[in-house]
Amino acid sequence: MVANKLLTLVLLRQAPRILLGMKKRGFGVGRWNGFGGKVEPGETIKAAARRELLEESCLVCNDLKEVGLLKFEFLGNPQIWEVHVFTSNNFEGEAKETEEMRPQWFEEKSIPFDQMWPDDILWFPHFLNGKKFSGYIVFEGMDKMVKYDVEEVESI
Ligand SMILES: Cc1cc(-c2ccco2)c2oc(N)nc2c1
Repeated sequence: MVANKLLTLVLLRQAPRILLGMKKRGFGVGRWNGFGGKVEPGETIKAAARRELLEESCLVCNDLKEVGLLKFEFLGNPQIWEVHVFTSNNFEGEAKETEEMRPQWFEEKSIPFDQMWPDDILWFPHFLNGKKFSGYIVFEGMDKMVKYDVEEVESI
């Protein structure tokens, strides 16, 4: 029984806009996404989210709130990926391009779902409405969802 792989995802908002980054290399390359990555040993999940945001966008946020928990299974791989989703509208600095990400502010009504992870269309409506959400998604490869269940929850 392998431990779940812990990942973070930070989506900053400045209504009516949301900050996304175009992933320039590695996992998820070519897709717009929030900022995030792996949780290092000895690091809390929230500290990892703050660190990855800074590394990938040069923004500092000391006010991250966890709003979502998404668990992913990939057919043929026993390890579950656990993505902890955070948000804030209170951060410092200007988003800057890094080696990992090219940041861009999007109007909420113009989110580029066709260039994002397929699961995003399932949980963004809850996220944009300020609700907490939880989901379980099974992928076959990186593009096809073969099973999914996403719901609003009272607490994560
Ligand atoms: C399988 C998977 C992973 C991630 C991820 C990687 C790092 C942080 O999150 C996703 O992000 C989104 N939006 N869908 C995702 C699916």
